Amino acid sequence: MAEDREDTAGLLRGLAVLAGPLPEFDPGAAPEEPTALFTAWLAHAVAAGVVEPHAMTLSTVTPEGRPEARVLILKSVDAAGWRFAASTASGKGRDLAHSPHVALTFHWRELGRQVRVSGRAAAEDPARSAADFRARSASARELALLGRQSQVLADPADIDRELGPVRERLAADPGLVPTEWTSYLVAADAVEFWQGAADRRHTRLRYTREPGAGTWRRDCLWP
Ligand SMILES: Cc1cc2nc3c(=O)[nH]c(=O)nc-3n(C[C@H](O)[C@H](O)[C@H](O)COP(=O)(O)O)c2cc1C
Repeated sequence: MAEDREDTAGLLRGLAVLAGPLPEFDPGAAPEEPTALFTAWLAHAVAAGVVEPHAMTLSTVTPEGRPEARVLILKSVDAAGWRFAASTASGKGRDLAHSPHVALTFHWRELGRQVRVSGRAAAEDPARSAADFRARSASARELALLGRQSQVLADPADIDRELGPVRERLAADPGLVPTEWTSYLVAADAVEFWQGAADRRHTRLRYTREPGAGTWRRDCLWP
């Protein structure tokens, strides 16, 4: 066992990180607000073939004050902020009902880039939540209608048993939307763009929302 752990340490030490080639990032040319830069970096990630560039880590705070993190899909981003969708009955939904404070972390490893968003998540109006739900694939809608996400599953066959009635409900009412399904908008207080470099002289730019002014302060950070 101890030998396995030593082997693992050696294996990890031998792995490359930020091997490149990595793109340049000039913070001096960055736009005044962060969603414009995020959109440009996202487009770059898509064009560069980054796998699942819209997968992000959503961190929340539990009612006990502990951090929880899980990977989720980004639905959209515009000047108002970043959007994702979830059930209010899920673990993340319960956390958000207790505390709106969230962090979103994107890692685009092929480009050596990370974006960290911190802010507050707010539920959007039911029409937007319904539109999000109806745009999901049939199987994603079925599973969401089943609910129970993150509850203990005693027997995998229970899923098939409960899917039957859910499919019948959806067939009878194709526009059906569970009341728990919610689109959340994250309005950021701070956003950090991190461009890794092979020599570890990473380039970091943090946007911080100026209270009341609706403008953003930009600071470069030590690597
Ligand atoms: C690549 C990837 C994408 C995922 N996308 C979603 C998603 O869009 N919605 C979702 O509820 N869970 C998604 N998950 C699963 C979540 O990480 C998590 O397990 C689930 O939402 C339950 O979390 P909760 O108990 O904290 O609510 C994804 C996981 C991965 C690895």
